[in-house]
Amino acid sequence: MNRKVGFIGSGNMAKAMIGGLVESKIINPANIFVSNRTITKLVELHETYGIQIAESNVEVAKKCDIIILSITPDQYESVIDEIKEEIQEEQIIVLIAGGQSIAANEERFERQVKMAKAMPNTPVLVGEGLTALSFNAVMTEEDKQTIINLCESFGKAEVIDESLMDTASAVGGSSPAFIYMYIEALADAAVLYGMPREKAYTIASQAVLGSAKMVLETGEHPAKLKDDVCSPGGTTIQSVAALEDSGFRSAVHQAIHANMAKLGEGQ
Ligand SMILES: NC(=O)C1=CN([C@@H]2O[C@H](COP(=O)(O)OP(=O)(O)OC[C@H]3O[C@@H](n4cnc5c(N)ncnc54)[C@H](OP(=O)(O)O)[C@@H]3O)[C@@H](O)[C@H]2O)C=CC1
Ligand SMILES: O=C(O)[C@@H]1CCC=N1
Repeated sequence: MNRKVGFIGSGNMAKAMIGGLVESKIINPANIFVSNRTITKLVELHETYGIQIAESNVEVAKKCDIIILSITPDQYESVIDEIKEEIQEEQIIVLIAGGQSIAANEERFERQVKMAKAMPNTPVLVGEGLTALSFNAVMTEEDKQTIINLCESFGKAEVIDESLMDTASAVGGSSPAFIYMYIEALADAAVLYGMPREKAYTIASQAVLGSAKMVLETGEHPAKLKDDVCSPGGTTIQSVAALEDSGFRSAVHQAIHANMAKLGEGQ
């Protein structure tokens, strides 16, 4: 890709995206420009990935074809205020903040600019990310394909109706946190039964990875795949019954309800 890609804000999500992009080789790191409130953070990113340090948010806005707003939602208003005069017709703004809509941010620019809403997750760092995408009306088919290609370089990209973006944020953007909790809990239980911790993480993580792959690659219903593990009168069904008794499914639903409620507040 010959475009220049900029990140305003270099926190956890930006770092994962930068790592994924550089690793995929879709872009030369010399064409990635990054700004951050705390400049010292950028030195580490430059040393690790060879990206360009931008002295200011405005420098990113002036130099880049695609500008990813990877700041927290509360910073959107002031950062857009800072850069809006610099944005030209052909540049693309990418919103990644939970709860930030295209319409509300078009208003902040006070004119129509090319805009995509993207909801990535941190596994982009290892090329296994999921990025949900929506586009505004002035994005051309070529612009859309450019953003899709960028996101497919570090995982899967799913174009969805923007009305589903909050759901994608909860179930795709936030869920890695819940999955790490699950892996940690499985591993703690293994340690309780005497397994060395590193082995426990490997076994629990590979079980999660393999199960996800089974859902994606066999096309079978998750319930059928679960049933196939439960031998009649065996051990797994005992655990499944214990999980049902403990409200496992309901706990997951509660987690998504809490997430959606926070997104609904505009964060
Ligand atoms: N973490 C995740 O898994 C995901 C996050 N997102 C979205 O990504 C965005 C960033 O989240 P995350 O990376 O987790 O948060 P972080 O707090 O890790 O990163 C935010 C970064 O923005 C910088 N920053 C704050 N204000 C400014 C400013 N005015 N100008 C320039 N830089 C600024 C901060 O700098 P400083 O070093 O000074 O703190 C910090 O490095 C959020 O909008 C979030 O909703 C979306 C999907 C998944
Ligand atoms: O915690 C957050 O607000 C962001 C949005 C999705 C994942 N992390």
